[in-house]
Amino acid sequence: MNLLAPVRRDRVLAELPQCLRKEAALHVHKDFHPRVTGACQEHRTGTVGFKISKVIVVGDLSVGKTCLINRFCKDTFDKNYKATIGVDFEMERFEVLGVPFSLQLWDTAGQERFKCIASTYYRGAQAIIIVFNLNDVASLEHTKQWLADALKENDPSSVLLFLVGSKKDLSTPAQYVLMEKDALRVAQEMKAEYWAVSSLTGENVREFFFRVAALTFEANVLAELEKSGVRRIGDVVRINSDDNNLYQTASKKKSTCCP
Ligand SMILES: Nc1nc2c(ncn2[C@@H]2O[C@H](COP(=O)(O)OP(=O)(O)OP(=O)(O)O)[C@@H](O)[C@H]2O)c(=O)[nH]1
Ligand SMILES: [Mg+2]
Repeated sequence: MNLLAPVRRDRVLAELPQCLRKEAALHVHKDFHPRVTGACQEHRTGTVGFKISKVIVVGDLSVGKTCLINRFCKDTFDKNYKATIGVDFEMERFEVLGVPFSLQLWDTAGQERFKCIASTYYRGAQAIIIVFNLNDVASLEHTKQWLADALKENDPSSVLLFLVGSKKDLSTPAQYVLMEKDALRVAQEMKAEYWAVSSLTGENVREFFFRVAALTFEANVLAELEKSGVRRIGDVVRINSDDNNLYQTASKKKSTCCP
């Protein structure tokens, strides 16, 4: 029995949302992992439908973390800066391949004086979203430190990483191209999936969070199948040397079959 509110119609995912840039994607498969699709069709997703996955959002002060979450969860945008004090969180309910799936989005403070409080909430994240301002190269440089701090509290081998450039509306196309080059390099180094968004216009915001939900869901179902040791006759096991998984998380590495 699920005691939470019903899933909104615009939070239903029937297909795998695609990455923004193939050069820096967690994987570039067109569809969900076949084992995940199969498990969903046959209602073999175990406890995934009842779980709440924790996602933390970190990055320098004023890069737009709160605005990003508010654009997605409330479809609002506030042009006035109000620093987050400590942490805040929003719940988002999805339905992925017919299975209910919840994300708890933790919005943390970027200001140094609140960092200590915020970091106590890092533990147990399944995905880490590191935000930088596309118009401020220093905020991109600082993402590595934000990631290092967040990883101290989490299992680096299983957590999914996203590097998100914010305030895209403020860049000219030429400025954006330059910044994107650096951002793609950083994303590749940290094995994160790269996104560029604008919370003011809403560009890519929904696409981004749908991708986070889908990949987190996929990882959860694969982990669940792994845990329950479900091996079924007819499951396709294929080791493909051309597999274009750019970044394999350990949960995927542990898996005995790759799409
Ligand atoms: N033009 C533009 N401004 C933005 C965008 N996103 C955020 N801002 C502005 O940037 C400022 C900071 O945004 P916040 O979302 O509060 O930043 P934050 O990262 O949560 O900051 P802390 O809570 O201090 O860590 C605000 O004045 C926002 O209006 C965007 O996509 N475009
Ligand atoms: Mg904030």
